[in-house]
Amino acid sequence: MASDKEDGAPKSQASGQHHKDLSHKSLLQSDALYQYILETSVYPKEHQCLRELRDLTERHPWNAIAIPPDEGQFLNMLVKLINAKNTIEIGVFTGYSLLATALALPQDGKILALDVNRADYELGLPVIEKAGVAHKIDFREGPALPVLDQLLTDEKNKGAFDFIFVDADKENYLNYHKRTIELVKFGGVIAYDNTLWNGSVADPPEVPQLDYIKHSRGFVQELNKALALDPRIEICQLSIADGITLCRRIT
Ligand SMILES: C[S@@+](CC[C@H](N)C(=O)[O-])C[C@H]1O[C@@H](n2cnc3c(N)ncnc32)[C@H](O)[C@@H]1O
Repeated sequence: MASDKEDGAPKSQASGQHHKDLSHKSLLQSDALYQYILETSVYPKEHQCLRELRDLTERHPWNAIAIPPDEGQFLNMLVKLINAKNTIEIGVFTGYSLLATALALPQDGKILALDVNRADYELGLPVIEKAGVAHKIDFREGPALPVLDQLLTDEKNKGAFDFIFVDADKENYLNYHKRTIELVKFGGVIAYDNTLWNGSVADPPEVPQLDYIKHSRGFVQELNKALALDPRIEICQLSIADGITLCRRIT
């Protein structure tokens, strides 16, 4: 590590460069440090079926949109720490975050899993079945917003959920928040994924961005501002993976 330092700061920071050349999603300062975390603390504890699902997802052309395994480990721990039982996931893809959550729930725990694409969910489903947790999952194919609206027409669903994980279309994050805040119980947690959006949220406008990053950057920035001003929640911005914002409902 000493050779990477200059006046106490990594060379690339000292020269004002950004860290966009790393091969992983994390905002950590080096690939080596991220590998260290994975190899020391994540892979040895990763459930065999999560590992299998990760390997299977690797072959998907969009594999990079799945949450990374350190985030899966975090979600699994969080769900256990808050004793979540009734949950929602918005944005399933092949199911890595879904399986990490399902494994953490009690036998009678539930996940309402929403995604526009059933085919990707069905790719991972055999592994979820093998893990013995498919009975906890109620998958609904289609846009998530109408499903959330439908839930809200029934008073018994208001405040009925312990945990909601949002990892879908960034354009709708604020629309999701309008609904999730009513669905989560007092003291319950909503987790928004990708709230640092490849680090781009802090970039000045003139910094060139990949098209998909540019497309959603403003929506993520708006979400971050809105969450910070929302008196109904306490928040915690975590800088693991691509950034996760935890919101704990207080009123
Ligand atoms: C980042 S991926 C989810 C990754 C997943 N959490 C994992 O761990 O692998 C985003 C998912 O959101 C889904 N999606 C996009 N727009 C959506 C919408 N309006 N409603 C529901 N799902 C949507 C996409 O089909 C995609 O599978």
